[in-house]
Amino acid sequence: MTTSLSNAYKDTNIHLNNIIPLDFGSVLQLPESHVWTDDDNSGNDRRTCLVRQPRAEAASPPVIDLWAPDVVGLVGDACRRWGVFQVTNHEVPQNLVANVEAHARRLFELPTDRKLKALRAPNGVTGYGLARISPFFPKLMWHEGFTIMGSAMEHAKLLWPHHYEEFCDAIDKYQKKMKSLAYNILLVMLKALGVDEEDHEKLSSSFLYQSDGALQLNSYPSCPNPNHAIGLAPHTDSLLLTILHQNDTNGLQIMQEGVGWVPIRPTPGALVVNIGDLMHILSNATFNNMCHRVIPNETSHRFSMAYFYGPPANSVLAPLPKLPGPPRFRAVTVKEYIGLKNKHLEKALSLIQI
Ligand SMILES: C=C1C[C@]23C[C@@]1(O)CC[C@H]2[C@@]12CCC[C@@](C)(C(=O)O1)[C@H]2[C@@H]3C(=O)O
Ligand SMILES: O=C(O)CCC(=O)C(=O)O
Ligand SMILES: [Fe+2]
Repeated sequence: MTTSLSNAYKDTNIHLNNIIPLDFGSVLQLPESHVWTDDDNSGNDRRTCLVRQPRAEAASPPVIDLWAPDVVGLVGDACRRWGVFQVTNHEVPQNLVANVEAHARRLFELPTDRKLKALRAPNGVTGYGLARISPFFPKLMWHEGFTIMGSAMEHAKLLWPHHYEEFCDAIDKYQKKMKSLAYNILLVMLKALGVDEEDHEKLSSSFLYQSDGALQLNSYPSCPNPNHAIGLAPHTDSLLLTILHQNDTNGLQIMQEGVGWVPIRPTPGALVVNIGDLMHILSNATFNNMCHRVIPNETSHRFSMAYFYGPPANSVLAPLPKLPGPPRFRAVTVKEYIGLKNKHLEKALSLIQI
């Protein structure tokens, strides 16, 4: 019997309800609560939040056509070298993506008191609020988010008592498309790790194929002093993989060891795919769970939609037995790992290292 992924996040009460996102529309000056200095980098020793000059001249992660004949090799190389790539030919209709983005805009444009009605419950997953990583940082982020795991109905009714259905329909359609795309990308990644079709049956980790997801709508309004603000602080995503749509406003950057912050520029029609901690574990640290952040800008409003894909909460994860070399991590359940991440953020992985 599997326990749904939402269960992994349920008992991880992260006390975010006493801090609520700012009413961004009404601020002309960056409030002290949102002014970051270089000291506000607690818990993130290998990266500096406030370093601003992205390495525009540096090489960029590849854009991969999912129908390319050598897709397995291309995806494998990108996962090892970068931990992130963009995909085209993904078969997610552009009008669906645009429709969900339009709904996200409508949601974040609502008056603050309306959004607060749909606040995420302290031990829940769905709802409006701050990023879950917020408690690890002394300053607040120039960001508001809305997370959906399963149905959005209950929360959407609080936002639009009479017109919630279009939002829910669009979200359901998008989640279905994302789930099937994530499954296909997972198969390609597993192939790149040497797991072939015959292995699927025997694979003790067949729970991988029962993975599910959560959708996070992100809003980063234009910011009066972007040099001292952070949209989303540096972090790695926890699950297997994330599929992200970004509007045409820059801001997403990845940390490349020895290089610095590298921008992931919006590519029309492409979706960004990145490796999360659980895939890093499964691949015995050969796939890079890259650290990323978002920086705001003075003139335009960034929106993104991130779909996080991971196995049921009670699944046991360990490096795939087929991989060469000794295992670098001990076995861990998804729920245990999320618990560690919620307590220790980036140090979670080192706690399960062998
Ligand atoms: C399924 C999820 C992944 C996520 C927590 C969440 O419940 C929904 C939000 C996700 C997010 C987005 C910002 C970074 C992150 C680490 C966080 O705090 O919330 C991720 C979470 C994650 O990857 O565990
Ligand atoms: O907005 C973005 O580009 C990044 C979002 C993100 O990293 C996340 O939601 O985990
Ligand atoms: Fe992320």
